[in-house]
Amino acid sequence: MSNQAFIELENVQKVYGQGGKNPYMALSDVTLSINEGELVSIVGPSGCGKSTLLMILSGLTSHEGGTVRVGNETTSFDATRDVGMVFQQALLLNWRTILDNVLLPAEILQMPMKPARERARELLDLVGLSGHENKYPKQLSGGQRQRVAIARALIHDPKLIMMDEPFGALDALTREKMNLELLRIWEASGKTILFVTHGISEAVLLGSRIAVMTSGPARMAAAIDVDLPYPRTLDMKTHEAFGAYTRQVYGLLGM
Ligand SMILES: Nc1ncnc2c1ncn2[C@@H]1O[C@H](COP(=O)(O)OP(=O)(O)OP(=O)(O)O)[C@@H](O)[C@H]1O
Repeated sequence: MSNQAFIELENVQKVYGQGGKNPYMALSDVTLSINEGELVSIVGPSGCGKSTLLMILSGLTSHEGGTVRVGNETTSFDATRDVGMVFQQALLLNWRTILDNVLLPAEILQMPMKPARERARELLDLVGLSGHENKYPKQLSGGQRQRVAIARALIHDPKLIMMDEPFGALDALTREKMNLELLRIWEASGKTILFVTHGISEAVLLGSRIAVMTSGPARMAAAIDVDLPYPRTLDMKTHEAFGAYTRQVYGLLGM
């Protein structure tokens, strides 16, 4: 593995509608570096540019100022193949089975289907859904559908997984269970994960680091190292150190 960070953002700026009547500065100054295999939580108020940042990294939108580098001297990065995304809604195709939903990116990227099918079964096992391969999305709970979305994000073995409020639509208990599942999947897969959330305790529970963004104008306020041991457990939320991290984040957000 390279000593060079996997993602390097320096003074990144994003202006929507540049050159038009109403340009809007969605990001004014974002500087952050992320190593391979890190799970970084990104927290910040609504509208502070979290999704914009993910879109820049996935090559879906441009940036106007600063520099963005993804990949390093030992690990190349091609945004069209090396990104897996998970959104707040699972966005499954109702007419396709669970297995065929997981296979969708493999089809789009024209991967050889026989090994992809095998890999899809392994991933469904990894996310705790073996035995559900031939069901349809409507037969699954919200939490199960998000597990399918995670398996789908992993099928093409991307180097970077970006998750945008993936558990925001789940009830509190399912969300906590999914947090633990995600930690297990992260440790098993070794992937670099960026995890956007509004939940401060979720950010602390998951992240090896927390990038705190503030708005007006949107910028990166701080990146906090979270020195809590892995595997993380829910009872850590009652520990003094956990409380200290959440207080620090609330403080940075001015709350
Ligand atoms: N295509 C666009 N054109 C103009 N403005 C946009 C566009 N997309 C986003 N914005 C604006 O940029 C700002 C940042 O949006 P973004 O979706 O990145 O924020 P966010 O932090 O992800 O918000 P939330 O937490 O509510 O999802 C918002 O004020 C939004 O209105």
